[in-house]
Amino acid sequence: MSTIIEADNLKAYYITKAYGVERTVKAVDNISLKINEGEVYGIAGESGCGKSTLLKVLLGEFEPPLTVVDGSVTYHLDNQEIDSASMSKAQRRNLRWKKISYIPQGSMHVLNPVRRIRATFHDFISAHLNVTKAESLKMTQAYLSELGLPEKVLNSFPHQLSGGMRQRVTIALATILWPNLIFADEPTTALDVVVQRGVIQLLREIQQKKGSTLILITHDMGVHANLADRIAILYAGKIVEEGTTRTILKNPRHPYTQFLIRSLPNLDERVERVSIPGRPPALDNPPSGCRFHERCPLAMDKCLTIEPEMIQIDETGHRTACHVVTEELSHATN
Ligand SMILES: Nc1ncnc2c1ncn2[C@@H]1O[C@H](COP(=O)(O)OP(=O)(O)OP(=O)(O)O)[C@@H](O)[C@H]1O
Repeated sequence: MSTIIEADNLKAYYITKAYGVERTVKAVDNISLKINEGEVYGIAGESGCGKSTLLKVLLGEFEPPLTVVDGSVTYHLDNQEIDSASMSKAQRRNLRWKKISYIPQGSMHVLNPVRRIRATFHDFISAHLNVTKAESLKMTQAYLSELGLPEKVLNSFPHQLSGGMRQRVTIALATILWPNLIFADEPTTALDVVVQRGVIQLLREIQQKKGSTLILITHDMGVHANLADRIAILYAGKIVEEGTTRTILKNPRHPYTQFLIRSLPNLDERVERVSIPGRPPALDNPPSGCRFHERCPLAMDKCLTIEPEMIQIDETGHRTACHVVTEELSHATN
């Protein structure tokens, strides 16, 4: 398995100054991860945990007040190792959409409201490839048909399409150049359940056809369960647990992950749905020790003062940062 993107001790903070007072929001705070070529890697966690910030930094699309204060992001593309921080604007432009693509939260960000879909596709393709209008149209028609999307959408304006179709067209546009690495930020949020299923199916199809790597960001554990190969659970700017989707769903070890899983709707009605008590902390003054301790039913004294280290649980790569799990494991081996 080869790595396509990795983050090493990444810290990205929003640093603002108002009326002479500096405020630092530690939205990504010492995150290390490695994502394999061809996998669907899910990033989960409640609102405000830093998911979108992590995505921006991995994608290399951010501006002040967001600042990378430490650590690195490295891409492994075309047998080259590229340090994201040292890339020039031109280099980044060359990679964008052709190698690294992005499906934003709202489709209206990419679909021009006053142009027909066919014109948007032409503008997009011709910005990256040297093609005529007829060639780009042919390419678009072939791609839509490959994805099972109706050709007639090309004559529509974005507002004439349903929300679900608009999202599918956005996904088609973002992936028509067959990128190796695709970031998707809440791709199914705001869609109803039936439409969500279609969007998930489409993402899976695209990912499998080209063997692309998909980095999927959503708070919706149901979507992760359906799509992701591995999941990272983010809490208050840190990864608290990471593992294969099966492990995370069947054998979550961190109390926060256990809450997230138990808050999922379950077909088995005997299992009660539990919501997580309290809310995520403000990240300009995060709690000491384990950032989850204020909400954790298992918190011990040391959780209040000592930050837990990430430990590897098994050979499948399951890892978590929790004092309770560390103690349990050390008792088991003693
Ligand atoms: N421009 C900004 N300036 C200061 N703080 C910010 C800014 N943008 C986001 N934040 C803060 O950074 C933290 C992480 O936000 P982020 O949007 O990354 O979380 P998220 O998990 O993606 O949440 P959501 O699902 O609501 O988008 C939050 O505390 C948020 O208030």
